[in-house]
Amino acid sequence: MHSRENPCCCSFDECKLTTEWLLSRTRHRPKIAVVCGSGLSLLAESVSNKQVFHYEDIPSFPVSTVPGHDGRLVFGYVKDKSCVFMQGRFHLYEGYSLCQGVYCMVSGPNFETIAEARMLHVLGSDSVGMSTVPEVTVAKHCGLHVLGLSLITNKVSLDYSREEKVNHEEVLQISKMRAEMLQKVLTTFIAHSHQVEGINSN
Ligand SMILES: O=P(O)(O)O[C@@H]1C[C@H](O)[C@@H](CO)O1
Ligand SMILES: Nc1nc2[nH]cnc2c(=O)[nH]1
Repeated sequence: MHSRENPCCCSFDECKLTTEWLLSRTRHRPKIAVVCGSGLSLLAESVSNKQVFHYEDIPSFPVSTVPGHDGRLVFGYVKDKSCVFMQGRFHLYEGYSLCQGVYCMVSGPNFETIAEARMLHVLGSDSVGMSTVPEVTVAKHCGLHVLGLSLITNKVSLDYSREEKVNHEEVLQISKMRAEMLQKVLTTFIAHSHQVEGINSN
């Protein structure tokens, strides 16, 4: 279970566990999800065929720590539409980090200097690479749906006194170590791609 003390969440295995736990306990298969803000739990109160799970009972699910966030997942129907409501959400100030971030691309082929890395950091970048952005830009331009998977292979030093030099050998070594895990992620995604609206898996 996640808490303020243990805020890290959302590894692939944890999400899988949470999903399987929920899927095995509810017949609802909502296409619409609503996240209720502070004091807005009422939004979920009038649903029919209601099924409620408390966040603390759901394996690997974060818990709400803010007043006005009830910490309940509510499945039910609004009109004839199956929906799920989160009565309570999570904020960065609670210590929760999102497993997503800003990917920034530089043209390379050199790695960033510490000064460049600091600049990217100040601009809001969480990760940096030398690819993906051009492909995604063109793919979006062509109207394609895009999923970008970036393997983070190394730390980028922001500190002149602790310069950890990156090199392509290290990048390749880590990629090799993680390739199998990535393959599983990709295979699972492709196997379920028909569930993603707009993706034709045939
Ligand atoms: O093709 P990717 O983005 O995996 O290649 C990275 C970026 C540089 O070409 C190189 C740095 O080690 O690997
Ligand atoms: N720009 C950039 N690309 C990378 N690709 C793999 N590691 C790195 C890195 O540290 N910086």
